[in-house]
Amino acid sequence: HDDHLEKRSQPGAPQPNPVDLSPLTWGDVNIIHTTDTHGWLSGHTKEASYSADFGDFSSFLYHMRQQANHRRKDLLVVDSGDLHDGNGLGDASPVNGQYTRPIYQKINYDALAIGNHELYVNDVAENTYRDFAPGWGKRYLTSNVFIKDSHTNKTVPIGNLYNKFRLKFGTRVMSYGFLYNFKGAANNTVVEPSNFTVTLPWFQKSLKEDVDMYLIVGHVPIRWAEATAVVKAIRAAHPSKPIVVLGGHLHVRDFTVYDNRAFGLSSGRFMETLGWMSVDGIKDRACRVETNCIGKNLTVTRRYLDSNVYTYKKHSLAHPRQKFDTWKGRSITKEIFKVRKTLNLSNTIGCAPQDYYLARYPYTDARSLLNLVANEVLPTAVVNASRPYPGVVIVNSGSQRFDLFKGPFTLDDTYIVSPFHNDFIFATVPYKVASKMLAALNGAPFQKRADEALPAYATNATLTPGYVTKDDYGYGGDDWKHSTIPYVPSPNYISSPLPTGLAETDLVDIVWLSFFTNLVEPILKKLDPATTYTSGIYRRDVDTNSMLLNFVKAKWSNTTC
Ligand SMILES: O=c1ccn([C@@H]2O[C@H](COP(=O)(O)O)[C@@H](O)[C@H]2O)c(=O)[nH]1
Ligand SMILES: [Zn+2]
Ligand SMILES: [Zn+2]
Repeated sequence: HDDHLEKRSQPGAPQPNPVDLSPLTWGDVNIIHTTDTHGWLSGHTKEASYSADFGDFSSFLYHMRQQANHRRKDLLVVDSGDLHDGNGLGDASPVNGQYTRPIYQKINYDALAIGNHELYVNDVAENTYRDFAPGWGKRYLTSNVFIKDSHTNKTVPIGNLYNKFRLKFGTRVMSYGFLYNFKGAANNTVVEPSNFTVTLPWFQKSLKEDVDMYLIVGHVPIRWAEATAVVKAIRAAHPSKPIVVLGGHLHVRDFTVYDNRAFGLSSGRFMETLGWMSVDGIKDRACRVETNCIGKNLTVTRRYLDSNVYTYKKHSLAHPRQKFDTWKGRSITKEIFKVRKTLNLSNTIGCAPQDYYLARYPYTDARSLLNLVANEVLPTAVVNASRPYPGVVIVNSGSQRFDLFKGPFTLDDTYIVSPFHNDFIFATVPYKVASKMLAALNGAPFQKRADEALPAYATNATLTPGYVTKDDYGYGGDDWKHSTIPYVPSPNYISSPLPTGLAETDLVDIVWLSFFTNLVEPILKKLDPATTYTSGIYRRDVDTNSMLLNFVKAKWSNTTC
């Protein structure tokens, strides 16, 4: 399944009736949006609906730009960040992102924002600053994200604070790039709250430029205060200027209407979705006097495209027999294929006996990935049987990122399911303390906020499962009509089973991930104020990513698929 040039003709590849996809609506300005791609440049090798790779995406953009020229309409291509952590292509290399960064660079994005996954690790932040941002010139936008330059010791924006530019058919755009109020950034970086940034002289000065629209590229959920703060600041100065927010981070399809001339779009995750937005009315000459257009509607459409070659061809080609692959697109596909080979990403380590889903079933269900992790992976691959005490291992459920499908389990899958290299930390505590830790953690503030609920879903049993999105325009934004996939929330932390038959004072190793040590330490103090526990690394040979690899080697390697 690794031959990307052939995969489009695979059995099971999407073959809808052509009338199923209605043509896109074009406006004065049109936007193609990606977000939270997390290195999935190969596309989904196990899911035909999302099987387009970045070479295909490049070819698609070529044809869309041709179409825009033909229609004499402006087209913007935008990315909202989170390029790292999530796929072997970016994460299995000696330096994280060393092969994916140059491939991203081949896509002619007009504007990009930085994501939190560019900022967890000092080296990734430094490489983003040195090796990635410069290649984009003013298009890499970090209005509120800074780095301490290791050569000069000065704290500087990682990219550009803002960028004013003119599109081919005349639209003048003022663009910014905002990150949500991320608290876990590496210590060589600084994230400024957006409601403070918008008060700064440079931002206020930028609002005095004469432009036709504002583009906020954000690694920010479009409904969060960090996004609305920027919309409000622009609106305070410009009562009717069109504002578009292109957000991300929550990995959802969503669209919101801030007012009748300000809109936000969020385009999913993992190269499953290309967001499309058309905005008509921007060129209205009467609106050059802003007070003329207060309350006047812009005509805006949104569409969430499933990222496969069928979709790409259907929307971008002038006629169905036109050649789709461009020379550049094919060469990107070949490069991806080559990197996958170099990194042995398709090497099969074992055979998964069934599908395990991240969020389709309750975590107590045998089809749940979190159930597999809690009851099989942690006891097998993390608990250290040579320790004098039994171990109880707790992980954050957010450390598990994607479904695990029945059949060949590859090296790539270890990164797809959990790309992180968080260490396991432990303290030896009485059973009565260990037994209360999971509940205490699940009562602690969530790492993401409560308002991140997925949009509501509709049901339809006759269609193939996929996205069914409800947003501020209602249903109808999904390009492909799907039946809903159930979504069941799970606890924020899950644990291997507690040992049985112990007295309250018997000692136990309580084990957790370095990612949330800051939460565990105060809980230990609260549960047992009299004792100060020392913590250390539980095992040096296993982390979040390698635990699944070790489990598969131990339990699934002798089975054939
Ligand atoms: O080292 C890490 C870093 C992150 N996580 C998990 O990822 C999410 C954030 O991912 P987004 O793609 O930005 O939504 C974070 O909340 C953690 O759940 C991790 O487990 N370990
Ligand atoms: Zn993300
Ligand atoms: Zn994110």
